[in-house]
Amino acid sequence: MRPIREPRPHPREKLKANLMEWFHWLLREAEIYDIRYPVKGAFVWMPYGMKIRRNVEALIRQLHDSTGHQEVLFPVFIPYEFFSKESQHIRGFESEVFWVSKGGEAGERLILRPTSETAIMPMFKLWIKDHTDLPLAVYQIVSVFRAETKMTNPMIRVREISMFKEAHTAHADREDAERQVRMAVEIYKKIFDEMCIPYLISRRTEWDKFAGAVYTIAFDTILPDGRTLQIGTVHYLGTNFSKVFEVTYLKPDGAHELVHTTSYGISERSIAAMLIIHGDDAGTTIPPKLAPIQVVIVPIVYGDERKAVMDTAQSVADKLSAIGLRVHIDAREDKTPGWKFYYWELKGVPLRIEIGKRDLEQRSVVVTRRDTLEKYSVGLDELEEAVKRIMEQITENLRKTAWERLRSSVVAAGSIEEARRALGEGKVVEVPWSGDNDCGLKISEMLRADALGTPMDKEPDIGGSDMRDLACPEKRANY
Ligand SMILES: Nc1ncnc2c1ncn2[C@@H]1O[C@H](COS(=O)(=O)NC(=O)[C@@H](N)CS)[C@@H](O)[C@H]1O
Repeated sequence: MRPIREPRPHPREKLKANLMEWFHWLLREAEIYDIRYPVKGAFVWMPYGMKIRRNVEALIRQLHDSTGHQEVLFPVFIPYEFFSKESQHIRGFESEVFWVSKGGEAGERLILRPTSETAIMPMFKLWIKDHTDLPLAVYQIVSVFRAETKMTNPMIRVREISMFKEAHTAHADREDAERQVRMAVEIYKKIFDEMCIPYLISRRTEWDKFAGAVYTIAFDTILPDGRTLQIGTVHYLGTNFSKVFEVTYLKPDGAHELVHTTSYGISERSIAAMLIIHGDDAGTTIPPKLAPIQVVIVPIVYGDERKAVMDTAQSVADKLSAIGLRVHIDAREDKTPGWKFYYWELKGVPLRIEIGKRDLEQRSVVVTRRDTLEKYSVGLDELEEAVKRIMEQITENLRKTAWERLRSSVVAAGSIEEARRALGEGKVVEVPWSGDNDCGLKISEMLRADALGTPMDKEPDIGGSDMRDLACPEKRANY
């Protein structure tokens, strides 16, 4: 099927000139999210945004429910005495917790969960008796609360994280816990692949891992302004939490053993990444699988043929709904077609169908893709097949374009000088690193850049080389 108009995507100049200004414009103008709520770091999900969020939650639930996870719901309150049991955890979160100032039992101090390891473990202790109770995998999608000390940013860095999916699992030993870690990484790859978000997977450095973890594996994407954004994390917690909460299980040989636990989280920040990465100066493109409206029909009506056009629009809508597509006819009489094109492109609807008098005569319609703006003339009797095929092409194109941009944002550097130049160009730089902490910190300081960690798709060159011109203290592998 040859397009009747060649690809001519919208520019991304405004988006590149000031990414956050563009993002807040999108959230407001596309009626996704209202950032005017009068509490710092807390924001309102509007109806259209809620529909996007529900599609993302459905994807997250489907991928967790189909891999042995059970959905649960824990209280938001955590007794401070539980929260403060694990020393690294408390050190990492103490400054960020919200306290309940009234309402706890006399003398009992309650906090609002910033994450739920210390709420879950006391119940795991009651639920887990012997090895037949393992592995145990639960998750919840809830609000968690972090009095972020850094600048808050709508949907990206909020103080009420209201779409926080946290999974918590318990295992008989490290080997089984690390099997779960690998499964969690695969689940996150699938989630981000469906959202057409590209990612780097790194094992975080020792100094940047989750408070209380043995190690942290993080998914980072790269935004159009070159900054990286952590969009998901998987933690192997070892026995750090089970030890202080005394969560043990009875082994077949009669001995009691501490369980090994993991936790992994994703939040509404992933939706922000999806909206931004597929954004342009006219709005954004929502990947079809997650779009609240996948096809919008705009009738082009002048004068007396309104009824004929509207009847055809309705029959087209019925045919596409019948194959499971989410379709909407914009029949507003007080808006021009051009106004409607602008409105739905802003909201990221992946496909638009225009139906006018001329189309009736030719028994065809004009289909426009939101990502490339290519137009196709499609016969009414081949519509379903054509629309499905174009939808797949849009998904593929969004994913491919985003991955190409990410790959072109990462460069290798063998020396401090090369790394400095690449960072100056807004790139993410891969440098050889022996894995030695002091050395890593020194590289980070010298380059004034945060370390993402060791790429997971490459074996860490433990004890290997550092950058040529970097005098490092004695080398020691610290994995
Ligand atoms: N203030 C925030 N606003 C929005 N999303 C956030 C915020 N803080 C963290 N996130 C997202 O939530 C994910 C999980 O958070 S976390 O702290 O890394 N990990 C945990 O809390 C673990 N208990 C796993 S659930 C992060 O990867 C990040 O994408």
